[in-house]
Amino acid sequence: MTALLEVKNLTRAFVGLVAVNDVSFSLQAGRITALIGPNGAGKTTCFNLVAGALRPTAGQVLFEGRSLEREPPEAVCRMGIARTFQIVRPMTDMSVLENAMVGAFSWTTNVKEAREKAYESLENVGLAGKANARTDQLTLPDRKMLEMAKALSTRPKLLLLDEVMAGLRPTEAAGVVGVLHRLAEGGLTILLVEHVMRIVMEVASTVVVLHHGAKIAEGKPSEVVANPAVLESYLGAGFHA
Ligand SMILES: Nc1ncnc2c1ncn2[C@@H]1O[C@H](COP(=O)(O)OP(=O)(O)OP(=O)(O)O)[C@@H](O)[C@H]1O
Repeated sequence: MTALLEVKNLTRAFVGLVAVNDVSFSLQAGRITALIGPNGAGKTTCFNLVAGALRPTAGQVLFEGRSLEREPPEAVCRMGIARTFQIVRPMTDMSVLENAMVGAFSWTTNVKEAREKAYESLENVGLAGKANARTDQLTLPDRKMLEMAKALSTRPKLLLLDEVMAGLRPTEAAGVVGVLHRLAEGGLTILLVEHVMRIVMEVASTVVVLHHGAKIAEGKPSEVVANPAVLESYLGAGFHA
């Protein structure tokens, strides 16, 4: 199976703390992988290293075999990696469609082309019917979908999603899970940071677990939730399954 992204011995130290410590994993093309772990485990730092927002202290990130850990975020985006942020901030003086077009301007200056791509991205997340709406009229789930459409407009091969389900009701989260499955069926590779285990079980084919910056487990969701080291990391020392 082809690995689209390979993270090799990735390490990031801050003063007095190693936030990501010698972590290695790979992402298979067209699969959904979840990065999980208790608070402070190093998930966001790992994410930022892959997205080019942080430089590693050591280790490598290879995307389609090309080293990207020294590339700036805009170059990483042009290589085919897009991300969403946990806090959604649409531009409120622009329509939904215009917001989604912003992503397309990373690869084209042609407004018609950008509009077409943005509309397609909105269709992919089920938001095309609200293309002309103002963003302040959107519900939270719709704002999350717009964030995803913006990322899709950059034409990514890999989509990084940071807690995209946070704050959503179970029925709303189920809608997002459906969108993610459709995108993966279309060939998109997805890496998501997610706290809610039930969602991880539904959406991911592989789970990577971090604890105190180190990878403590990797495997299918059903394997990972039964792993004693994972249970202990979430529930504290002394827990026995
Ligand atoms: N810029 C920074 N400077 C110093 N320490 C940092 C910095 N960024 C993160 N850390 C520390 O690195 C560790 C890992 O943080 P990180 O945000 O990656 O964890 P996380 O798994 O995403 O946590 P959460 O689930 O709470 O968002 C934490 O102890 C955090 O305080």
